[in-house]
Amino acid sequence: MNKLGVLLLACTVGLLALLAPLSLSLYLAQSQGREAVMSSLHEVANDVLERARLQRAQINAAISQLNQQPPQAFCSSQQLQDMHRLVLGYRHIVGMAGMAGSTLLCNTLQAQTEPLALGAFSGPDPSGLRFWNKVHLPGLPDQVFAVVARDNYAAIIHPDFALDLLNQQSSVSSAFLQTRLRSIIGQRGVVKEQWVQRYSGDGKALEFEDDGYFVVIVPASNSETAALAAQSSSVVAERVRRLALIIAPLGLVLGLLLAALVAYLARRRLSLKGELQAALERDEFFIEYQPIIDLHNGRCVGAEALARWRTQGGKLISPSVFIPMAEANGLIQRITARVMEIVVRDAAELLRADERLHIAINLSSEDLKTQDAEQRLKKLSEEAGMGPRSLMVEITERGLMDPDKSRAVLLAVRANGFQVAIDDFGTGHSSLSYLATYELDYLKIDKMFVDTLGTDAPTSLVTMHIIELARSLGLQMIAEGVENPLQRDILRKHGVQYAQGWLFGRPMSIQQLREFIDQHPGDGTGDVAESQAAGGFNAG
Ligand SMILES: Nc1nc2c(ncn2[C@@H]2O[C@@H]3COP(=O)(O)O[C@H]4[C@@H](O)[C@H](n5cnc6c(=O)[nH]c(N)nc65)O[C@@H]4COP(=O)(O)O[C@H]3[C@H]2O)c(=O)[nH]1
Repeated sequence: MNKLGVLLLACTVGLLALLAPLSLSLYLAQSQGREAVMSSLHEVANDVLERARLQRAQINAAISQLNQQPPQAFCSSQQLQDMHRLVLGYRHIVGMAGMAGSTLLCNTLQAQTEPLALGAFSGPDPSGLRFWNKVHLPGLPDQVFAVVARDNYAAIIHPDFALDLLNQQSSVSSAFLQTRLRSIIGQRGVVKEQWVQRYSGDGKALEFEDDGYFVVIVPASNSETAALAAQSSSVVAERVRRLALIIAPLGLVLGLLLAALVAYLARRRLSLKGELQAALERDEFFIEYQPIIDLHNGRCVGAEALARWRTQGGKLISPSVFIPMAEANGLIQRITARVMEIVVRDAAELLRADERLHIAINLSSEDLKTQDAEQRLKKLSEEAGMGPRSLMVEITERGLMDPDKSRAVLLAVRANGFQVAIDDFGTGHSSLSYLATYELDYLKIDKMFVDTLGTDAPTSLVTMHIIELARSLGLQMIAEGVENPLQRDILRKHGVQYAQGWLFGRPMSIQQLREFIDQHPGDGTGDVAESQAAGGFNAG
């Protein structure tokens, strides 16, 4: 990705990081606010129903008591006195009355001189109660009552009793409804007719938003009544606003932090690429060579060239870091070219002197997309007067991702007489079938598999399969990362020809390699003196 691309990406990610937490938290605040309001409205409606249920239970009990009293003159002063005493025992009843159908004949709240026709009633409910709302008793003009009758008696109650909830917030309206008639029996606060009309009477609770209010209607289970509770949605809006005031700065800080992180990473990425470019220009790369040993006679047959980068400040950067970076930034071909030049400069004399020696150079996937690397290798080796067998190329499975191009390049490499090894085999996704379609000379057994030798790890069997596979394809084998004599012995026993690893020698300078080669001419016994090569990148 180029500089502009990285900057644009950083800005976009930064902006997203800024907006995402903010909008998400606002959305959550909104939906949680709505849920919280609806649930508190359900609570209010259920409280109303509970109070109404209690009140009806008291009315039924009071009327039953009157029915059970010994016969006496109806509406006599004795009976009114008895009724009065009864009222004192029921907190939710303000008075009792004697009835004849829909006519109130006497009551305990006043000395009634004439019968009072109450008119049409609602009910009866399942317990036989009939209801009259908004009843005015003569002599008590300022008060409105509800009358609830059964048989020849009635209780006089405050219609709003069920609505007088303890701890009710003033912003919550409530109403007690007659569902069949869709009428309001009593109400507190704003209750709109249209809300009552929306209730279908199907016995299910209903919640909705209307005209700037959240509304909940909950029916009573055993009567034709329901409770309604409502609250202005501005309360939720206020809650969301307050939450937003807390969350917005947090989202802003989080977003800025994320944006700063993105900017930092982008800058680093840009600067690492720049540094890599400058390193090529300043010639900060050098090579270390890791000896490769013939397992049957201990002779050093050559080495693998491993690139090293020492920065201007003297810091050594691992190829595991800068090779992928170079691959990602289109610089790997320049690095490969540089490695080839250094190898030829370092080792031409050595290789010319002993044609049995070879140096292996790693190619990356980009190097297999064009003929450049192959041409350069040919030109450099010819100019240096080296035989082609002095150089070998190592390719990884990843390098073969574009099979048509890589196959053509590798054919050309081999046609020039260079040898080809497949590296890191078994660590990718390739299979036996694809391996057979390439012309190869060596298979390098990855350290990952060598590590399992002599252990109980199930993958040690895989190592044996890889050895079998190489043998069946007629490939020679080089085991990587051999660290102990047991691994060496097992490999040798299974016919692996070559090995490299810390057991024999760590990556070293060309001078050290020359000495190493002199010290390992091969004595025919196959026993290799374990070496602790001084220095080297991996020497620690
Ligand atoms: N623990 C342990 N490690 C051992 C042992 N023997 C060898 N090694 C390390 O294993 C790596 C072997 O190289 P590789 O598989 O080609 O893996 C190489 C290769 O894929 C890549 N690389 C190095 N130089 C070049 C280059 O010039 N071009 C390209 N394209 N890739 C390179 O970087 C990778 C890492 O290289 P290094 O860090 O030098 O690490 C090297 C080597 O130092 C051992 O006994 N024990």
